Amino acid sequence: MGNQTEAAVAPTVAVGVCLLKGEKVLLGRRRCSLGYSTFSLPGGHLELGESFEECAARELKEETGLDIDKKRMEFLTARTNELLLEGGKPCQYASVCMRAVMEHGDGEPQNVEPKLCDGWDWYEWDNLPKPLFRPLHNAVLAGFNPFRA
Ligand SMILES: Nc1nc2c([nH]c(=O)n2[C@H]2C[C@H](O)[C@@H](COP(=O)(O)OP(=O)(O)OP(=O)(O)O)O2)c(=O)[nH]1
Repeated sequence: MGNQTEAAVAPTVAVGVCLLKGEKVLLGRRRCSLGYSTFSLPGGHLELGESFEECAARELKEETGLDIDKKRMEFLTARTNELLLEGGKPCQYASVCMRAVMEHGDGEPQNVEPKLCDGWDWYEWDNLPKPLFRPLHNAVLAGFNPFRA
């Protein structure tokens, strides 16, 4: 999660990571201006030369401290393409969703960036917290479910 002042004017590519543990998914409440106070998947911008899997693993590590190998990142069918206006200047994100399943020994997520996130917690998909970050909100409305995808 980052500072929206860095957002490009042109659309950018983002990756959201659905980290699953049993019946639950990991979400954190955002503290950055874009989507302030909404619940979001860990994720972020694709960097130059990076694969989607590398981006997912890197963002997860940066935001939660969890070391999940990029080989464990699976593609999900969901993708979003959102124009977000509330962060000070318009920005558009085309995003893909990846999934990883927690395994024994992975440890627990830490709030590595407390200025950007209130903390991480596990939520049942059928009982998600509100409000959700808009890209996730719209994906859910469209029927996205990382447990079935
Ligand atoms: N965290 C997250 N961001 C998403 C998702 N879908 C989506 O379009 N985005 C977009 C909007 C966010 O402002 C943008 C970057 O994510 P972020 O704001 O949480 O992450 P970040 O600044 O740490 O990214 P970065 O600069 O470190 O690359 O990605 C999603 O599911 N989760």
